[in-house]
Amino acid sequence: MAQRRGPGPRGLSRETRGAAALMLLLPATMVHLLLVARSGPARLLGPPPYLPGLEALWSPRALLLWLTWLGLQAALYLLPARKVAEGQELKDKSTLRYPINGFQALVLTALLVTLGVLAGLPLEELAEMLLPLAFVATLTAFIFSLLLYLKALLAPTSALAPGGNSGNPIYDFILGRELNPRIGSFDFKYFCELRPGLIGWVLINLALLMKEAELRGSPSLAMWLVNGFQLLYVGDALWQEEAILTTMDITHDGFGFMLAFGDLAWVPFTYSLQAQFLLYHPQPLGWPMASVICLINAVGFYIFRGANTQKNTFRKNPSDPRVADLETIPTATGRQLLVSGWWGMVRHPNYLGDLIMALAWSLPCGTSHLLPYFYLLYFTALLVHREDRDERQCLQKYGLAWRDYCRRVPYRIVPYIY
Ligand SMILES: NC(=O)C1=CN([C@@H]2O[C@H](COP(=O)(O)OP(=O)(O)OC[C@H]3O[C@@H](n4cnc5c(N)ncnc54)[C@H](OP(=O)(O)O)[C@@H]3O)[C@@H](O)[C@H]2O)C=CC1
Ligand SMILES: CC(C)CCC[C@@H](C)[C@H]1CC=C2C3=C(CC[C@@]21C)[C@@]1(C)CC[C@H](O)C[C@@H]1CC3
Repeated sequence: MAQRRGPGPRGLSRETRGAAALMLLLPATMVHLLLVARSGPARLLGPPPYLPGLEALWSPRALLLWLTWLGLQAALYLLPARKVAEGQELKDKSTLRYPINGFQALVLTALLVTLGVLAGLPLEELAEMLLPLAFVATLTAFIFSLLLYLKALLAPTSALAPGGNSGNPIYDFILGRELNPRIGSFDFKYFCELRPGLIGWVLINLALLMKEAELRGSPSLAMWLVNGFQLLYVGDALWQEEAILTTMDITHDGFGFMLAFGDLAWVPFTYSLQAQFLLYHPQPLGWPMASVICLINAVGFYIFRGANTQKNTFRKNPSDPRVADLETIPTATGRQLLVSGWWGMVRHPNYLGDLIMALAWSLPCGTSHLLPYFYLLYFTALLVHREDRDERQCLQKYGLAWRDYCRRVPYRIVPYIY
């Protein structure tokens, strides 16, 4: 996500123009991907097969379905939680409380969907409704961010995010002004980051798998792999829900159009691209190759989970026996930096694991098309940018200790390469 650098009016207008262009470019890219995935040539870089008119984008049924989905996820969010976690300390020294019931929401959604399908709910029809659904999700994200922008006008200064308060309305609308917009205990950013989009992504995958079974008698091995890998990723994110409370998105970024669109539209409709591609372009995949791909995903997941768990355990309790033996660097803030274990290999081992998994999600789609590799390309760019942003924040936070860490662990994401 873009971040304002330098206060000069010329710089601001250039960045504002860039941010505004992104606001148009991202939804256009999403629509392009949805159209291309179902077209014969499936060319990522070519023109879209046709330009959809309003009749292809707008559907009251899709709107109703989408609002029902948001309502269901909001209701599940409000159910009693197994735990209530405290977030990081805020500027005014207070902390917010968050329900830890995301995994419960996933299980209950799965139960409801299973009951619905057994009762005759045609889930596979979702496969034909992706375009209008993506359109209403984008519209919702737009209206929602507008309301959030207006709500932030009434918020106290201590509730504002560091990034989205330049005074330029377009820029602030996109980055988001308020850090943790809430009504009562309902936290909009936390809700959107993990629930409707992430659970919606695996539901769309499932609908595409069922559609494939309807068209071809049974789902292909490639479709099973993509569904299985991505379900593991989403299930893991929800199981480890508390870990999200220390991410930049929650602790640093405002909740504006970029994140609302990312959470509600971009994740479910572009992260399901491999399954969309496979529905219209079946790929032969034998067990030997499938086993290699499973191994790649397992390696990626092992690194991703190992690194994230190591850091989270260490941040919660540095004397925990699982991390107590790791080498650390003290910092002036009183916090320490891990310099052995996963975090001694590269400075972002969790990104490395995530990227290896992204590769494993594309490989079942074969190598005849670039389109299913879009996620890997986009994700590499996102993580390189995110890593750069995190490094700048860590340098500011930890100063010399961070420089020492960079000297001792010179590679950022990929050992000996980057
Ligand atoms: N699928 C997707 O679209 C996306 C997935 N992700 C994934 O989400 C997860 C969270 O990512 P993200 O929030 O970006 O970043 P990280 O979980 O990597 O968190 C970065 C923070 O970790 C702490 N840290 C850094 N180095 C060390 C160290 N050596 N020892 C101890 N603490 C350290 C610092 O915070 P502090 O010191 O304050 O604790 C730093 O700001 C990742 O696994 C990522 O792959 C992220 C973005 C998008
Ligand atoms: C629309 C833009 C180009 C980019 C939007 C970015 C968002 C889609 C991502 C920003 C950080 C994210 C995280 C996750 C999903 C994607 C977004 C919302 C996870 C929830 C994915 C699962 C991981 O286990 C945790 C991630 C945290 C960050």
